[in-house]
Amino acid sequence: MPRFAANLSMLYTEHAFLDRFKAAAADGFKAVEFLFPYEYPPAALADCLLRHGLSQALFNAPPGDWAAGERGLACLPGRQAEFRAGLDRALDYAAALNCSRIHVMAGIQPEDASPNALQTNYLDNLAWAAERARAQAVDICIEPINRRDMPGYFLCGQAQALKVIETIAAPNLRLQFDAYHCQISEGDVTNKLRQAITRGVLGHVQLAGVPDRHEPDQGELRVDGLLGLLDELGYSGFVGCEYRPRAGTREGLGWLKPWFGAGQFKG
Ligand SMILES: O=C(O)C(=O)[C@H](O)CO
Ligand SMILES: [Mg+2]
Repeated sequence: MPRFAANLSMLYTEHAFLDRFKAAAADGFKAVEFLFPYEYPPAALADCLLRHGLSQALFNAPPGDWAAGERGLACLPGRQAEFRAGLDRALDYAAALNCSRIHVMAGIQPEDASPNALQTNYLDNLAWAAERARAQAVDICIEPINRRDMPGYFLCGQAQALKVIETIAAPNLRLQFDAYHCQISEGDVTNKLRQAITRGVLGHVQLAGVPDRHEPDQGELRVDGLLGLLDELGYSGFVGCEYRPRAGTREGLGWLKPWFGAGQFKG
């Protein structure tokens, strides 16, 4: 049975952020994930996890100036010091939250930058990050993101991500497989997911319905088939529920009922 994580950046937005932990636990979740923890002290978030019996599945390293449109620093020229300081900050939060996965976003490729220079920056930064994180038993996850949602995003394909992971060859540099992005960018989701598992590089999975990014019980993806594949191939990681509920979060959780343990589903 997959371990599901409620993405508190998209789910339970009916509540203030720090109240979302209680709401997720009340519906039966045992884990959460979110984008960025940095506006809260680590101890405050650790307290939310502890009080509600939740694990932290994953969060993101600082992405640069998100409000200004930046979506990660790893490929960007001239931002290495900021990238490294951000990763060290993320590792401090990972220690406080007992979290062993950090998503490092690649960045929006600048129009005037050479592709080779961006690739070199990306590989150098990820290799450094994986080495840094390894001492703390933390995985660095990289996620191909579709360019309809995120125009110009540097990492946009599954094969591109697998090549990066193979090139750096760090045991804790792993793939964050977001089925929503994979379906939009390239399709063939089941085979791409199977490929990631059989290559031993799958670090995290996220789900949403396609094309609307609502609950995964509608649209182009057969979520029961994907979850069944994870079980069949023995994936023991987390599955992040990273979607925008059509109506209320709890009202939309019915798709999870067959996948929660006995007595776990409260939605
Ligand atoms: O966009 C996504 O799917 C993600 O998981 C990133 O972490 C945030 O953009
Ligand atoms: Mg995602």
